[in-house]
Amino acid sequence: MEEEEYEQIPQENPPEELSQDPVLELSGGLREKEQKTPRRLRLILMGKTGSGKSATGNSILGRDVFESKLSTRPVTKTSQRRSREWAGKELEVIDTPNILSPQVSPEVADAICQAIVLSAPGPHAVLLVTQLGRFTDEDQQVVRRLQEVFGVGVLGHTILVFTRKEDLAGGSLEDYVRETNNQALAWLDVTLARRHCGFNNRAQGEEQEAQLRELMEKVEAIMWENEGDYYSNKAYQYTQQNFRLKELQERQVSQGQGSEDVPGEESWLEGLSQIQKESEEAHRCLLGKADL
Ligand SMILES: Nc1nc2c(ncn2[C@@H]2O[C@H](COP(=O)(O)OP(=O)(O)OP(=O)(O)O)[C@@H](O)[C@H]2O)c(=O)[nH]1
Repeated sequence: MEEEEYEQIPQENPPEELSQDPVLELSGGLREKEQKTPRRLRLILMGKTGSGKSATGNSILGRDVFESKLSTRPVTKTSQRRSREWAGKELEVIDTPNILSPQVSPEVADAICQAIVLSAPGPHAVLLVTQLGRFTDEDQQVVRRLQEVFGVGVLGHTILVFTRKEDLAGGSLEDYVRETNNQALAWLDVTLARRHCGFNNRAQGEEQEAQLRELMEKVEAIMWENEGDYYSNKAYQYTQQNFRLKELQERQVSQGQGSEDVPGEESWLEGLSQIQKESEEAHRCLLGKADL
């Protein structure tokens, strides 16, 4: 995996078990890594049309950048990425159209590729957006498709985000989720290790900030679980390889063929044809015809 910029997170209360675990004591590297979190965090929004993905993106960014409105038709047509500084971190937010619809078409496959390119080398967290009280069959299909397209492991980086939190009218989201009689929602919440949070996307000021803090606690929990690594799969790896090949190609053009710093033309072409072969496989993966 590509090297990322990390920062030390000061631990107010370092867990006792860590210092008493001889394996962790001996493997100082592991212990050090557990205390790190990337400075740049990529958060990708996914969910069915109209669930509130763009509105949630705007709440995270603290400004209205993604188009968000009530509509009978999909509002977001292409994925977009915007970022902000927050608590010493750079949050990169990627808004997507519903790339997880069950209708698989070349357009949807292209939209998936675009979302992958914008979130490459991989998202630290997937924000699965659903409207409070409306977890329907369509949401279940989105969850299934998320696993088919991105791989089952993506659930380890997923947070369930409920929009229209104000509909709780001051009630507890925890109680709502624990007491739901929607079996599919209950299953998903347990599968996601109860990583859920709520957004009232009409909120401003301190209420908006508090919602973001709560979300970022869940992101931190994912980083802790995954030792600071972002989620990756073959499609992301191919995308990275393609980026690198493009860089190499540009360097080759600027430095002239046969430069000592870059592989010769033969090995480059060999690499390119290999990636093209693999990309075809990745494309089949994206269309759900092969396993990632
Ligand atoms: N009251 C309230 N309305 C919300 C909330 N979140 C989203 N909405 C509204 O729900 C509608 C749809 O929100 P969008 O952000 O456009 O939804 P989306 O998932 O991005 O939709 P597509 O781009 O079409 O896929 C808009 O009218 C939003 O203002 C919320 O927390 N509270």
